[in-house]
Amino acid sequence: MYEGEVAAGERYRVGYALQPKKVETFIQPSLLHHAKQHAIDLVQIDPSTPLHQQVPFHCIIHKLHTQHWNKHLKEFSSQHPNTIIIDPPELINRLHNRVSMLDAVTHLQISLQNATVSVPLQVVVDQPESFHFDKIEELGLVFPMIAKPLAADGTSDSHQLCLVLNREGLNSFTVPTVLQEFVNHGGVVFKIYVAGQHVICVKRKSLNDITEEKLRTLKGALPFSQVSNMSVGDKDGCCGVFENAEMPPQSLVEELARGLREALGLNLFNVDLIRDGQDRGRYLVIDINYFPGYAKLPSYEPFITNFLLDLLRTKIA
Ligand SMILES: Nc1ncnc2c1ncn2[C@@H]1O[C@H](COP(=O)(O)OP(=O)(O)OP(=O)(O)O)[C@@H](O)[C@H]1O
Ligand SMILES: O=P(O)(O)O[C@H]1[C@H](OP(=O)(O)O)[C@@H](OP(=O)(O)O)[C@@H](O)[C@@H](O)[C@@H]1OP(=O)(O)O
Ligand SMILES: [Mg+2]
Ligand SMILES: [Mg+2]
Repeated sequence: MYEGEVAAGERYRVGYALQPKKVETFIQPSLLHHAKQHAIDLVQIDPSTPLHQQVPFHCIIHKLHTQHWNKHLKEFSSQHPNTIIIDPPELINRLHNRVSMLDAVTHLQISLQNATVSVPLQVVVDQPESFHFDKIEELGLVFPMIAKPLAADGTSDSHQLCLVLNREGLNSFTVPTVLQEFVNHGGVVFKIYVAGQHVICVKRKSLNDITEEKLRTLKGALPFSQVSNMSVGDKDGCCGVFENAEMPPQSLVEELARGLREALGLNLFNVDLIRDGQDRGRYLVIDINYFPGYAKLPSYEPFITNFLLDLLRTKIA
């Protein structure tokens, strides 16, 4: 029997290579147990030991950011073509830049049930001295804007964002940065979690709307970080608004997930989607994350296990 093949009654070995913090949150005993009951043994990979010394693997899942790991994985994959690699590092890289991540959405052209999906207007600021306010105005960008580090590479710096409220605030961020249109969306972000063909959409707390009045009183820039990880009660007011926020149509969620999965060539990611408060048919993708926090989902254990089973049964059969 060649590596990768499984006979009736045998088990699948799935290796995972993750940072210690991710192992703690994602590899819960409940996931290990559920997978085990469905013939999958999740096995921790030591990235500092050659992979060929840790075989066999039917599949490898991973989220490590070093070039060394990517090289290691590529070499292993060429020598063990029957091991399924989820996902190829060169395709994951596209999500490590806030321009290329959203490019995939721009090409999708999703329009369903009177709703459209697009991305906010944005411009890259790469050198402070070349940065002219006129360039922003020409593009039609107006205050408030949101400044996001161009790199979305998993570092805590890459999550240091700021609201830019007026011209003064344009001096408050380091380059390279993406300056993005801030769209009022009622303080709710929809997070669409994708694992192959499996898709779940949940809502989370987001930044509150910036009213005309707030914009008149606030000046400069307001830094913030990872707001959607806050619990609903952490931000000012509007709990009822959050509870009552209508979910996007399921057909839109599924079409967006399918389209992005194909366009990106990836299996494990989530999409942050907001709905324009002024135009309820206008949805915008603001962020795409590789291998997000699936453990925050209800019943993430069958979600992940079923994804792995689909993959292993299809590719190995
Ligand atoms: N264009 C926008 N208009 C309005 N609000 C936005 C916009 N972009 C981002 N936000 C708000 O800022 C939050 C963080 O933005 P974003 O998701 O891009 O950052 P991130 O650091 O990549 O987050 P994550 O932890 O999801 O990776 C969003 O959840 C949303 O509340
Ligand atoms: O995987 P990491 O630990 O690094 O953290 C990811 C985090 O998942 P966690 O909940 O497991 O922390 C994700 O949360 P949700 O979107 O699911 O809310 C999201 O914030 C990603 O952007 C983070 O990835 P990064 O952008 O930093 O690479
Ligand atoms: Mg986000
Ligand atoms: Mg992100």
